[in-house]
Amino acid sequence: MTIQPLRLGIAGLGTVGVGVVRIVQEHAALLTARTGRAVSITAVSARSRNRDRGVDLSGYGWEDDPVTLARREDVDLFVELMGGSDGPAKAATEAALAAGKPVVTANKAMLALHGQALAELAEANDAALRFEAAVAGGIPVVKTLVEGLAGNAITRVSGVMNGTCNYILTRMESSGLPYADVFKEADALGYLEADPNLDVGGIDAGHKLAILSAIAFGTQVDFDGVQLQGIERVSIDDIHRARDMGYRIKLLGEARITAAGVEQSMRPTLVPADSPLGQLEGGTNMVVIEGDAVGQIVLRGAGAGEGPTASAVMGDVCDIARGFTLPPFGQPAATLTKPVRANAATECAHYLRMSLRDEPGALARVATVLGQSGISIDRMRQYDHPGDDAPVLIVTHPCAPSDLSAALQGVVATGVVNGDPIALQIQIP
Ligand SMILES: NC(=O)C1=CN([C@@H]2O[C@H](COP(=O)(O)OP(=O)(O)OC[C@H]3O[C@@H](n4cnc5c(N)ncnc54)[C@H](OP(=O)(O)O)[C@@H]3O)[C@@H](O)[C@H]2O)C=CC1
Ligand SMILES: N[C@@H](CCO)C(=O)O
Repeated sequence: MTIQPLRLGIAGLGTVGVGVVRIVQEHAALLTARTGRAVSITAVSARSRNRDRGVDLSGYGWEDDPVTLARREDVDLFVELMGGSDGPAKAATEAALAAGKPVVTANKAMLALHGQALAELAEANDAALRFEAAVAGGIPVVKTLVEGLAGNAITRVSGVMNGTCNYILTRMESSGLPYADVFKEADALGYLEADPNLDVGGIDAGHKLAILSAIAFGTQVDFDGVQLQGIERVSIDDIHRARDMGYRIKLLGEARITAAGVEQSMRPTLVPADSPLGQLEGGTNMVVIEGDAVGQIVLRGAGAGEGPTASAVMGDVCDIARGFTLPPFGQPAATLTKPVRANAATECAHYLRMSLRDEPGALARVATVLGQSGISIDRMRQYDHPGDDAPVLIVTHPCAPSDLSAALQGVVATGVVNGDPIALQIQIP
């Protein structure tokens, strides 16, 4: 019996789409050997038909409308690489799934906001929906959770999931340049998303964390439940002071399940400088998974870029070519529970930076308010200063983030603080 080729329709011919075309063209024999059937491209779609994309597209059909591409009879698998949580990406994905066709996508925004509905649609139509490339680029973290760790109760997933922010933070440290200068550098290098707030505001990484959290804990994707804080207010002084105490600052995602429910946060966090996360440089990603049977697993690799992201897309394509079928989030969508949000529940130490009016009793008033709020000070230091603003650094003993927020309101109300204090969590071991 002749095994039919798997015929792809690819919507989106940007960084990732071109990478996928390249792999299909360059590794045809390897893909056939590994999956037992040829993988071919029937037709493609993008906004601009005539743009030279550096790959030969002449043998493929063209569709202006990705929904039409998704519905073509001669497309067996729809590959969505346009991006955007709604609009054409969602419409075309829904069209393919409704027609019973498998979909592979790298679109974390779409999955973070519509993952549950899309998983239900996929399962109702007996169609696969795969998204390895949506989280941490080339790192096979979805596969690790769904397959390799299927026998574990996962207790915690953490990590650095936005390469741009890690580049900015490590570059600030190595160059001594302030945030604004390094942000401009990252922009010039083409690292930032079209809307840079998706990166530096922690939203892109929050999308990824919400997807992993759902798989890890068997819950419906809950992006709105992720506590988000971006890196915009991290100063070069914070980076230097953290380093002096043996820490580095990372945009760290943390998802954990406790008796109270699911905690999800994405925020700048101090991590020990000598830990694997502390040593992560540049645009690299790292995901740390903890399971009851396996213990801790650390995955590290390129979180973005043409080759790494296309590699993840092709892993999914190959699974579909092999006939593997798994529910999108590792268990049937109907069994995914609504997560109980338990944010700000787990106690941790905090780094506080504030600028005080340089007058008698100012520091004492801050210490008193913290003490009255039940926040215990571990370390405290006031730095040299030329003018009337006295920079003060405080490290607290572990306390609930919600208690600290309330205490900081009291600190501001004393009137001795200039501007808003900065509060960063120190990673829970
Ligand atoms: N770049 C990366 O490193 C990573 C990207 N991703 C995700 O992969 C997806 C693709 O990203 P990336 O390749 O960087 O994006 P690009 O912006 O480089 O490419 C987007 C592509 O989609 C096409 N497109 C946009 N709107 C439409 C439309 N309405 N109809 C048809 N085609 C359309 C564009 O067409 P045209 O070229 O004509 O403008 C372009 O070819 C996104 O979901 C992104 O979040 C995930 C991990 C890493
Ligand atoms: N903007 C993202 C791209 C990959 O998802 C990053 O910097 O990690």
